[in-house]
Amino acid sequence: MTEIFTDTGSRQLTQMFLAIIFFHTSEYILARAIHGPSRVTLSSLLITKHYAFAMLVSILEYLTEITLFPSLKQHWWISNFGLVMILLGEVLRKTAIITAGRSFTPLIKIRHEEHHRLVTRGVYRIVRHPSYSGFLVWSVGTQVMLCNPVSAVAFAVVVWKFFADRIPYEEHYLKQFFGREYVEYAQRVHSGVPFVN
Ligand SMILES: C[S@@+](CC[C@H](N)C(=O)[O-])C[C@H]1O[C@@H](n2cnc3c(N)ncnc32)[C@H](O)[C@@H]1O
Repeated sequence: MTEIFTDTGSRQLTQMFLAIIFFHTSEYILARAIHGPSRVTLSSLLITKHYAFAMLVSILEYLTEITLFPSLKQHWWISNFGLVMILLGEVLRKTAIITAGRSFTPLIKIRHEEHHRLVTRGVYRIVRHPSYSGFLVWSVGTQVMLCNPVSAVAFAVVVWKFFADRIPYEEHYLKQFFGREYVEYAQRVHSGVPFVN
């Protein structure tokens, strides 16, 4: 267990905790700033039971591997690449939230509200679902940074599947709200999630 208290263990675990704390705190602050304090609850922190379980399992993988195979965690170019993924994913997601403003609601809207405008500018000009691309890169990046092979693959598969199911559902309503304008936008711009058109 002493491996955990080496420079490698403390650096990677500290980076992981800072990444998680920064991600959720900034989500919460942004949501309050955009939608107003009364409309934002703690569930806006996006911490679900499944998410907490996955993060916990990934920490257990890390602790097991750093104890049994400490050299696995010393691949610094992999770990630093993961750190870059965390930063890029974070920037992409937060840029998407700020760009979409009030149109960005944590829950998918199934009824059109007056303030809901179709956003196709900024990062939405590059991909249709930048906050999902950002979260995919951020979450897999946390595991690459920890040099966690099992969780890196598991996070990629589970998060990808989650968005691959969610995007058609979300877009069904976006097509109802914005009609031809959304259909043309979807033909022009990729979803931003691999293998999801
Ligand atoms: C959690 S946000 C995610 C937005 C988008 N999928 C993304 O990844 O950036 C979900 C809400 O955003 C709305 N939304 C998604 N794309 C939009 C767009 N291009 N313009 C306006 N609203 C959008 C949906 O109607 C839904 O209620």
